[in-house]
Amino acid sequence: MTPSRDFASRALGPVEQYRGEAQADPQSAPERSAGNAVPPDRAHELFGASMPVMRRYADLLADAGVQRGLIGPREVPRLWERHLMNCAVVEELIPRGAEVVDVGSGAGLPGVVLGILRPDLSVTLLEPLLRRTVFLQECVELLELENVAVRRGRAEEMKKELRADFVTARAVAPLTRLAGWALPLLRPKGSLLAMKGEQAESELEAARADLSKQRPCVADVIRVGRGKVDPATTVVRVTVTSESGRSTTSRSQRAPGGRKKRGRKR
Ligand SMILES: C[S@@+](CC[C@H](N)C(=O)[O-])C[C@H]1O[C@@H](n2cnc3c(N)ncnc32)[C@H](O)[C@@H]1O
Repeated sequence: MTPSRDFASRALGPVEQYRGEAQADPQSAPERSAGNAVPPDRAHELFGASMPVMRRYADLLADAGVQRGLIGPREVPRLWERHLMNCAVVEELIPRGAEVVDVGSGAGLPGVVLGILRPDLSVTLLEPLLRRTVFLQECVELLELENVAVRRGRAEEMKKELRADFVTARAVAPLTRLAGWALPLLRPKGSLLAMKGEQAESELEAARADLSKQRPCVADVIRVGRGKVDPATTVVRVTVTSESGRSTTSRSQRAPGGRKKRGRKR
């Protein structure tokens, strides 16, 4: 048996144990708490009707996710606040029915969380590493997420294959490199939503000039989830502004109706 097959068969156990549970009525599923971490009250408010499925995802992360080395064991006690809830509030920035590509999804953060919370979204989890895509595919099937698909590959190789209204990413790459991968995947007016830490503003300022060279865009830093998560989640949003490939003409150069003013003849 090859090492990868051996790994795959060993890895199936912890996830398989949830299969019966996932196929049962979500309302009647046992009230598990991932790694004995009790979901905070605010998790119930945030996740509402999707709480039973979110609990099962938390269990998958805490069990198979840890056993397969997809998340560290020390993350388990803070799975809810630091990971699931922190990712969930990004949904505030995504309108109904949008198509989302989660670049570097890893164990499914934030893509699986968004897919569970927002069945109206169509989410593609993009991840290059096989053992991660295996876990993600198992999550999609066990949690019966009909609006979520898994794609194995590197973002920079998907320019011709994927198009999205939003690209999400958490802990994947520095902003300039991430934008180089994500902006080509976006439709006009689409946005990259990069979850970042405390240094988001300075990272954006350092990257700003490079971003507009890649594709005409505007960028800002937004804090989402105030009152739902503490601290609020920081997102760098980079929105594509023009398809021309050149910098946008400033308003003062435009005549009413959108035509360019002709230069005055002298
Ligand atoms: C630190 S992990 C973060 C995973 C997840 N987003 C999270 O927050 O837990 C970074 C992930 O990005 C993936 N990755 C690295 N380079 C990539 C690329 N070029 N395109 C897509 N994903 C990539 C890695 O395989 C890894 O799963």
